[in-house]
Amino acid sequence: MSLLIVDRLSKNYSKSIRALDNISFCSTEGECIGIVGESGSGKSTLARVLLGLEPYKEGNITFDGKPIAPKNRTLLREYRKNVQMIFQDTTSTLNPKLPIWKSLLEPLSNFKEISPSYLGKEGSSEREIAEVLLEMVGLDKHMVDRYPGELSGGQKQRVSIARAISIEPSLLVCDEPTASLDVTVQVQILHLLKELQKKNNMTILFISHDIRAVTFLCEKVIVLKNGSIVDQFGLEELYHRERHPYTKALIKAAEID
Ligand SMILES: Nc1ncnc2c1ncn2[C@@H]1O[C@H](COP(=O)(O)OP(=O)(O)OP(=O)(O)O)[C@@H](O)[C@H]1O
Repeated sequence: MSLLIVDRLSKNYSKSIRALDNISFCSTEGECIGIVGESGSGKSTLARVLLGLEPYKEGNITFDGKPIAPKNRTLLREYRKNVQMIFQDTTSTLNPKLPIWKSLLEPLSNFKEISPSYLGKEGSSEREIAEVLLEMVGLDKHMVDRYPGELSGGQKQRVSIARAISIEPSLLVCDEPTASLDVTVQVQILHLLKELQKKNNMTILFISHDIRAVTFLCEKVIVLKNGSIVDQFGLEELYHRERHPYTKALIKAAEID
């Protein structure tokens, strides 16, 4: 059964700016979908709409059979228990004044009713929970007392990932999570996401301008151009002749052909 269904979604910022135009796709549980496109193609708008951060007037989005309705606070809160996000810019997502352990625990303190499976039956202290989370993303547990400014870009992104998976979401939306990292660190983060996705059976929506990253991680690829889907295919069809010329150009530019 489909977990996320996006049906004829369109969004205008003004009469002349149509950021999304008639977008339709769906994803099943545990699937990793890549959304690739150049700057201005509508990727971040799509991410924000899917997270319920921005309203939309045209089309429908349902998650697990229920509509994503930004104005309905009850529905939105229920949805947010199942969806988490990771962004490119960790400096704006991790509060520089908070030690890492406090940032890590934000989602769990918002949703106290969630009891994650990675914790034992006996009560753990907040610090112990943070340590477990750090270890889940390959960081030393002693980092709990550090501040974001004392971590590298890759370490900060790992902390963001740990925080996102803390409530064991069924959907993780990643908006350019590797864009500001060195190439070797990018690869490590992609490997980490792949490992966590398999382990937790999460659906990942991976948004990137980098078709290499998308094809490494995702089994389904959606190509966005000027707010429209111009191509949509399974990874095994990447080199098929019927690929859209724009997809072919992205592949050529990335030199993965
Ligand atoms: N808040 C906004 N108000 C008005 N126009 C916007 C707003 N946000 C985005 N846009 C416009 O919508 C279109 C899609 O932008 P969006 O940021 O979604 O693209 P993107 O693919 O994520 O680009 P980038 O990779 O550069 O962030 C662009 O034409 C952009 O200028």
